[in-house]
Amino acid sequence: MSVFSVEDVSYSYGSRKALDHVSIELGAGRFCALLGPNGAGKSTLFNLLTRLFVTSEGRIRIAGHDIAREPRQALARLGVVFQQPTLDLDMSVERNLAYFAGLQGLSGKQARMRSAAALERLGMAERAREKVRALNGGHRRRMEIARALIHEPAVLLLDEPTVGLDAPSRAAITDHVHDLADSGLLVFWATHLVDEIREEDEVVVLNKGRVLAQETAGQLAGSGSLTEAFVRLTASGEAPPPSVLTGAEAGR
Ligand SMILES: Nc1ncnc2c1ncn2[C@@H]1O[C@H](COP(=O)(O)OP(=O)(O)OP(=O)(O)O)[C@@H](O)[C@H]1O
Repeated sequence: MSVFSVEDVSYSYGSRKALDHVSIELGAGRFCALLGPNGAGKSTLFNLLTRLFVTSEGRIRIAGHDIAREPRQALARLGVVFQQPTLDLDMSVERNLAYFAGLQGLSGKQARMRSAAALERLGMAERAREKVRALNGGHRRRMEIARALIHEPAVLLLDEPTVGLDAPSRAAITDHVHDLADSGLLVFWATHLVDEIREEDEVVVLNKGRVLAQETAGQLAGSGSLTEAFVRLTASGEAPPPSVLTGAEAGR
């Protein structure tokens, strides 16, 4: 059963079409990478999924709730990690999480239990009392993912969550998030780094506002590599997009 569906969604900035009849359907317990070069429309799609933007063209459903008709119910099933960190650096990890839990309407006891469970899932339990300022970039990111799980969403959206992190931190985060998908969550992960994607992961390739493919990474790669398949799909007679790199190639 689909927990996430985008049906025939379009969005324009004035005369510039950023999304053009986009349709994506995903079920629970999957890790799906939204793969696209710069300017593909990934952030625009995320802004529509989180209702920062609205469109009258097409329909978005989260856990069966239409985001235009039942926004509160739809957003209640969504956990989001934005590209820009939004943590209070001078509060402890647990106080940051408790604050967010309060915003979600959870009682103190519930908030403590959920925070502890979420930090445990991200391997961050022993850092609960540390100030965020003292954490490295990878741990801060893991904490933001823990925070996004507190209200027990069905869908976790992450917008290029490993940008700027070193290789071990990126690997730890991608491992943790794959574990979350294995435990039943639908993970929708925007990236332009193909080495974050595993063979069995679902991949949606977005380019110039259009979905070019939705299949597993293994199917997409065929007998070659995922990078080659991605470049072939998105190049369409132009130079390969410069942003299609693995983390190593990107110097991370
Ligand atoms: N506020 C805006 N006004 C006009 N055009 C915009 C605006 N924001 C984005 N665009 C255009 O819409 C298209 C999609 O942009 P978007 O930021 O969604 O892509 P993206 O895949 O997230 O790119 P990146 O990986 O660089 O963040 C691009 O052509 C971009 O130039």
